[in-house]
This record gives sequence, C-alpha cells and structure tokens, in this order.
Amino acid sequence: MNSRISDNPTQDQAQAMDKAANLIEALPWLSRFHGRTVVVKYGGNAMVSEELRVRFAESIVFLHYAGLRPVVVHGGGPQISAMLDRSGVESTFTAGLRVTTDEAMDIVRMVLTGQVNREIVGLINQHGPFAVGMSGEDANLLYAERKSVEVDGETVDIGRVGEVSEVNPGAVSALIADGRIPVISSVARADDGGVYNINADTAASALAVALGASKLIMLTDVEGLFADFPANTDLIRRLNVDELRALLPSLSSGMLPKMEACLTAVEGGVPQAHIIDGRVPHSLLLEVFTDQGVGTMVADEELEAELLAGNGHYPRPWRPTDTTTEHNPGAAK
Ligand SMILES: Nc1ncnc2c1ncn2[C@@H]1O[C@H](COP(=O)(O)OP(=O)(O)O)[C@@H](O)[C@H]1O
Ligand SMILES: CC(=O)N[C@@H](CCC(=O)OP(=O)(O)O)C(=O)O
Repeated sequence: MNSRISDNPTQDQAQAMDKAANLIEALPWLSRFHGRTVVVKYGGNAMVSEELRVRFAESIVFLHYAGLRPVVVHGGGPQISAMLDRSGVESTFTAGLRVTTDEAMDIVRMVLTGQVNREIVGLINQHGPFAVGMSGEDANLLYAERKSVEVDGETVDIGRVGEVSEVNPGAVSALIADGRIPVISSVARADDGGVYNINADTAASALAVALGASKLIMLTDVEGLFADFPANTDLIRRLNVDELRALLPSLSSGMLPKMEACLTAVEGGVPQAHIIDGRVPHSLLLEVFTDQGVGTMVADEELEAELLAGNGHYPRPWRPTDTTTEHNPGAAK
C-alpha cells in the first residue's frame, strides 16, 4: 500500500480501508463455511415489508456466491392469520402453535405454498436461476404425525398440526448438488393421506439435521432470546444444550417452538443454531461473516470446535427428539 495513504489518508481513502478491513474479516468464515449447508428459517414476522424481503433475497444469493449452500425454510404466520381473517375463519394459538381446523388447513397450504413460497422464489431468482420452490409434501420431504400438546396436565387436540416423524431429504440434496437454492414451505403429508400444518421452526430444524447442516439460522422479529422477556434488556448471546433445556419450561408463545427447534437441531448434530433479528437488513450476513455474530446462539462445544477447525460433515438420519414441554397457558401468541 502507498505509505502516503496510511500516514495521512483522506476521508475517502479511510473509508476504503475500513471497507477492506470489513471484507477481510470475513476470510476465516468464508473458508470455514465454504461448501457447507446452512438452513435458514425465514419467519413471517421478518418478511413484513417489501424492503426486508428484497434484502433477505440478496443475503441468500450472497451466501450462494460466497460458496455456502443455503436452504430456505419459510413460515408465514402473520400472512396466514391475515388470510384467515379475510376469509372469516377463526384462528387461535396453543403453545405457540396454530389450532388448525380442516378449513384452516386449506388456507394455510394456499398461503404458504401458493403465495409466500412463490414470492421468495421470485425475489431470489431476480439474481439468477437459483431458487426452486418446494412444499414439504413434495417427494415426501416431510412426513408428519398428528401432534397434541399438554395444557395444565391435559392433552389438547390442536387439529391438523403435525410433528415431523420422517425426513426424506433426497430431492433437496439433489437441488443443492445442482447449484440451486431450495425454498421450502412447512406443510407435510401424513400416513392418513392428509396434509398437516408444521411450525416452520420445527420443519427447519428437522431438515437441518437430515441434511447435516453446519448451521441453522432463524430470522425473526426480535434481537434474539431475552432472559427478561418482555422487558427485553437482557439478550442471551450464547447457551449450551443443558442451559437451554433448563430454560424451556419458562418460555412462552413464538419462542417456545423456536428454542425447541434449536435444541432438536443441536442435539441432532448441527453444531450451531441461531436466532437473529430479521428486521435488520442483512443480519444473516453479519451472523455468518463477522467475528462477533448477532443474536442468540445455541451451540454444542465439541461439534463447534470441529466446525471451526474446518473438520466434519454432519449428515445423520433425522429422528425426533423429545422436547415435550408443558405449555404456560397464561402466555398468548
Ligand atoms: N424470551 C423471549 N425472548 C424474545 N422473544 C420472545 C420471548 N418469549 C416470547 N417471545 C416472542 O416470540 C416472538 C417470535 O416468535 P414468532 O412470533 O413465532 O416469530 P416468527 O414469525 O419469526 O416465527 C417475538 O416477537 C416475541 O414476542
Ligand atoms: C402449527 C403452526 O403454528 N404452523 C404455523 C406455520 C407457519 C409458521 O410457522 O410461520 P412463522 O415462522 O412465521 O411463525 C402457522 O400456522 O402459523
């Protein structure tokens, strides 16, 4: 470098040097994550503006060009609620899950696979022929069993809500191998031949395990997991599986399926699972490529050490983990 620049840089030169320093900070992370599969769960609350959706698509395409293998699993809770409202179909939540009647299921499927999925695919494909949209029903990617939850010690039926019982990731792996970006809606088929509504966090973690992903990253509408919700002054930056297990019974509403999903992912062999703020443009890139990261990370120290050393690839058959937690009925979604 020209010594005149470093001794007495102009403002433009100083800015250019800052940019170069930021870029080079990404180098070790680029090397560690090159060729790795990263499952990104895109929550409905992080897609509420056109600006956020466009920035999200850019971040995913950036990961792709940087040599990672992103797989998107999306939700669309607020979008489903809006359509149910417009259609005059009542909708309630229990334990963070939508009580889904047969009538509601038709709308869930239409919104997730027919609208939200199409929109994300369209935005990514403005950058090239990368995204291929799929429902969890396609090629029997996600198989479900009917799920019930416990409230005050009583088992409660919540309708057409599924628990993932089997993952057949072959079609997704083939797309990844072909250089595509799979974009998956959280609807599954069950043995009874019906379709089931799967919480998108749950679907993303099951897929992350089955694909042997190196990371699961969930974008939502808070900075991460707060120890003092709803005051939200004490952000938990990092926790291990034991700490998370101890915390689960105290969690409420949307955070419960999210943290259960992190637990399932890390116990299933995914070294790191993150909750990050999808309202911050490009927060995904800050998480993957900066030293400090963002949000809350659940990590398994041994697997993480392997990952950071550049070792290991973690595909394992997916098996449901028992994360049964009693719902706190005082907490509303
Ligand atoms: N301990 C907590 N820390 C942060 N957020 C929490 C906590 N407990 C509950 N929440 C709620 O969980 C919400 C995120 O879940 P959800 O609404 O299902 O989002 P998404 O649509 O992204 O899946 C937050 O907006 C917040 O209101
Ligand atoms: C069973 C259940 O609750 N399914 C969710 C599926 C969508 C989802 O999970 O969307 P977010 O990620 O935006 O919350 C629902 O019907 O809202």
